[in-house]
Amino acid sequence: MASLSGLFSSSLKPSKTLSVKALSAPPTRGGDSFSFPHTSKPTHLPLTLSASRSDISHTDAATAAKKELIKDPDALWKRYLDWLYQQKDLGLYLDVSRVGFTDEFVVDMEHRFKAAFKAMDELEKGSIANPDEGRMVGHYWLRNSSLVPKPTLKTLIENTLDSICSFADDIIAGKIKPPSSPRFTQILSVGIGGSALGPQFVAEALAPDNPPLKIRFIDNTDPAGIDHQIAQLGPELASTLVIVISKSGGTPETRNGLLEVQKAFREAGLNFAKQGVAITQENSLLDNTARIEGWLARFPMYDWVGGRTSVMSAVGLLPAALQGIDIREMLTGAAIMDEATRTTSLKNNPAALLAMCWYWASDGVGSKDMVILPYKDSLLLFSRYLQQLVMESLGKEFDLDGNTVNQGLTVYGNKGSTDQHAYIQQLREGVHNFFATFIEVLRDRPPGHDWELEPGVTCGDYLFGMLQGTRSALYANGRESISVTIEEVTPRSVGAIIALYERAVGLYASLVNINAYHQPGVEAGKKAAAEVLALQKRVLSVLNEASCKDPVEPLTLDEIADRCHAPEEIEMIYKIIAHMSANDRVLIAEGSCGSPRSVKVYLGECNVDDMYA
Ligand SMILES: O=P(O)(O)OC[C@H]1O[C@H](O)[C@H](O)[C@@H](O)[C@@H]1O
Repeated sequence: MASLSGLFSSSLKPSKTLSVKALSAPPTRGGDSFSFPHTSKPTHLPLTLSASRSDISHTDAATAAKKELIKDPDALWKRYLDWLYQQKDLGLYLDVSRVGFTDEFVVDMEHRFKAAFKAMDELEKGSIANPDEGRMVGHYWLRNSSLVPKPTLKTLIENTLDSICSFADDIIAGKIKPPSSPRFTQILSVGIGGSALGPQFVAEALAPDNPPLKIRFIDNTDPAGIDHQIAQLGPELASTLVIVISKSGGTPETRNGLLEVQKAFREAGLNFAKQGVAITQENSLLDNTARIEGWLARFPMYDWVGGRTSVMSAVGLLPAALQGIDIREMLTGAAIMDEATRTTSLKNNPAALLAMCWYWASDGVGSKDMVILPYKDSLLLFSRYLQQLVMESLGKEFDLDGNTVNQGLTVYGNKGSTDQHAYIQQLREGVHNFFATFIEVLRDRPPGHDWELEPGVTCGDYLFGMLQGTRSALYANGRESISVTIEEVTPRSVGAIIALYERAVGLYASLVNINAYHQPGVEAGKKAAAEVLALQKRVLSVLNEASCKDPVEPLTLDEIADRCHAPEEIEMIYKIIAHMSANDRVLIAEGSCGSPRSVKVYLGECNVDDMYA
């Protein structure tokens, strides 16, 4: 590895910034020579340019420029060297040479980044960076508590970390054990969104082959999914540590998961409280439940840590520690990356480079999607993790000044080379609506395990070849890509890439002037779901009244809607009835599902007290 580090050392880079125009062909923004076909939105020109990329069609000149670029490997190599970023302590490299930003664009962005760096600095000092919710944003403090603006919070962070480590050690050593087993063997994590995605990604990336405790997740209110997880545990439910994670402590899916698991414990004759752990904000519904029921342990969440940046709080650290993952190394990796991304030199700041590339590639309006391609099975869930981090942070209707902007960046991906046998065909040749990010891991296997499956070539060489081949093939067809390289998948490097993307999202949000730390749009779906359930109760109450008559009075959909005083909800009422009918509920529906007008409904049993009302 030493030789590679040497190869990538900054001393080998040319000191002068290459003029991209001087290179044979990279596309330029705002000029007629722009090279890539584009389908961006016609509105919102965020930069002061003479023309947007969307103004420029897929011309012959563009094609020529693209070809020229491919023909000049020397210029491309110079661009590679000129822009290659490395963080030696982390063994992390960032290559943005295959994104076609121009010198003019960089100059413009440097100007814009001044404000973004300032906003980030203020955020780290404790400003109310989430104005809508009046909250500080402090996930960076979790890995460097000396940054915390209030001494009490510093103590809280440090004490929580110590208590996570000692609790995990005691569980693994069997000092804390379940009532009817010699030790805990399984973790069942119940949580959703930011209370699941980080722990899932970390487990997939870093858990050893034989962890001290194996982990499973309930991250939905799908009864069949929950049954499956519980069934898979089987008799090991008796040695399962159930960690219920919810920052707010009131998320319905998580509450439902908890109630289902508690039912399974009751049915197995087990005492849930002796095996339950809560991670939530103090005095939340979940916290109060856990305290009153006397659960095994409770760990805090803080209002200044958002769900999607909570993986380095107890949310991610406790499950990781219980799986034998070195959480202090994860924190160290994140802290080193945090430091590296505080520099206000754009070219030496990997998070800023990412944000700049996103802005370039998507016109600062999300006109292209971010495809994440890790060439490493253990990083499979990175794209799913990033979906929440990026899309919940950046997908906003209004900017900070109240203008309608409908911002966002769509993220998806899976892993290479698997995807080469699935959707890379479209990326290479199809609709050009994305830019790619390759995540490369240099170390194929632990030392001493490799072998050559044909002369001079290992299995890992194939993976390497597939990545490089795809990167080249995409570029050759005018499709931009970023490459993030890490030496190995370790707690340190995983902490670092999480921190890298957290900061890139924060900086990008400043560039496009939006609040990255709230999620007002999520509430609309939750509210609508609650309204559906409320309507269901009204439907049941109306049906109950009609079914208690003698003779029973079957009702048409129109009659139900009318009696619910909700004629505009007739379609939803039909769906409610179809769903309940399919699940053998008390309700009896006559007629054909395919023709709603023919349906007549009554309840199989009348409840004189009308418990649905
Ligand atoms: O951790 P919880 O409070 O249960 O929240 C879980 C999730 O709920 C919502 O959907 C939010 O939009 C997410 O940001 C959050 O991660």
